Amino acid sequence: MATMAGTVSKFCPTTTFENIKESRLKSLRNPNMLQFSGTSAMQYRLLCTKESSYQKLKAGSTIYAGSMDVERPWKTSDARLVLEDGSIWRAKSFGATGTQVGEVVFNTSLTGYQEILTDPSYAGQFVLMTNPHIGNTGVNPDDEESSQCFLGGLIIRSLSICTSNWRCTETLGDYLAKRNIMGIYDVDTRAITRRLRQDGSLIGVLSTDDSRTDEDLLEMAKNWNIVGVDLITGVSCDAPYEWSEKTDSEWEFKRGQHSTGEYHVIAYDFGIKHNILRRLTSYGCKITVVPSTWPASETLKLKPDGVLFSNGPGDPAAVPYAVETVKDIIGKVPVFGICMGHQLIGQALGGKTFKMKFGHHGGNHPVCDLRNGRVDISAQNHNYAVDPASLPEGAEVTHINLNDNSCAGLAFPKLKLMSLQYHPESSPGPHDSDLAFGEFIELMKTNKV
Ligand SMILES: NC(=O)CC[C@H](N)C(=O)O
Repeated sequence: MATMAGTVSKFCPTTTFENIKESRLKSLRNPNMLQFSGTSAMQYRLLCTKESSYQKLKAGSTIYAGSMDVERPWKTSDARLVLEDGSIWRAKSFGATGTQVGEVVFNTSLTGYQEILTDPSYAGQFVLMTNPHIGNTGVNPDDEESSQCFLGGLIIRSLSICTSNWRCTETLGDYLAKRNIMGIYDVDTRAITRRLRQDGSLIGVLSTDDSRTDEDLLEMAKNWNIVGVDLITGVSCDAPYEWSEKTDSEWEFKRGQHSTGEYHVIAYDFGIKHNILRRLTSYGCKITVVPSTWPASETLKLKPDGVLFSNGPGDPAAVPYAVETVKDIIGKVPVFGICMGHQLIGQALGGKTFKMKFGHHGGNHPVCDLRNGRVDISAQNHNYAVDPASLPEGAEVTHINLNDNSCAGLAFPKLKLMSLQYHPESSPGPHDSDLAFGEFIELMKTNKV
């Protein structure tokens, strides 16, 4: 057996129901060979067990069919990850092919790989998922955190050979291939993670190109650097735009609490995640998103109620122009910084940022609010941190990461400023810290009266 309608050369070809000939369908009635996306499990069972019941499938449903010569999971290694420490990891490729360099970081989230893939803060990095089984829910159009995948590549232990989720519209492999993002699987992610924890983040090269020697790839890894590079310009928007989408009512967990358009917030896009915008809108903000290079004077001219400095990729010390913008705005209007925004605020106050050993990436980081002792489990994604000892008088460390006591939040009440090193918008991750958006609203409210 090789195909259902059309020419199919690889595992998981897609076709649509209308294209499938009845005779073909009967001959393919084998649960191991068929899998449906956009249809329910019940429909799947009906199709597999009852004559003609495939007619109950909605026209246009996508059907994936496997050929007998499936590539996975018996495919042999066709990719290498070469780390700058000289170690070589053989793996199987999925998604795009080619050669790509980046910094390897590990993420401990159990769910939410699509949100992670579309978080622009991962530009220049390979994300290694410590959760071993990835791809089982496929991807869908609603879980995108930005318009693109900016990360360098994805490293996983086991790639699910099927998808099972009512929202799934595409397999992870097809999605990554379309976006030209490389992925590897069947690699010892535990061993790589332990190495990163021991030795710190490492630069690596992913390659499916047999013509390149291990030495070539090692040289490439050694000659590449992510420190001191401005990665924000590559991910920020080109021109200002308005944002008005709230958290979808199906997913809203704080129903009926918020009003609309009460506060005008200018959000600096250093690589902003959509859920920051959705949460602020749900909390009653009208948002204008502006590019990273948008002048502070233009922002102040608009007389916003508050300014948000977003998350973003790379080294905060490599973007002095953004620090200057933050400097020109703080003290004049209430501000909220998230992740990169927090680090830029730290620098704008005269403090220093430093690169951590392997950073924090995942949805299970405990942070303590030192003002009241409350502990949140938070979503995090950063490699740099603010050195609290370098901050001027008046700046308070409001939150610490309980894993290593690093600075996780700042406030400067006189300047109406608050910032968090982690992600109160989560997506993916727990919602504990959503309260921070409410705090920002309070900051704007007290400034208004
Ligand atoms: N999520 C972010 O904003 C990341 C911040 C910064 N680029 C870091 O890696 O520390």
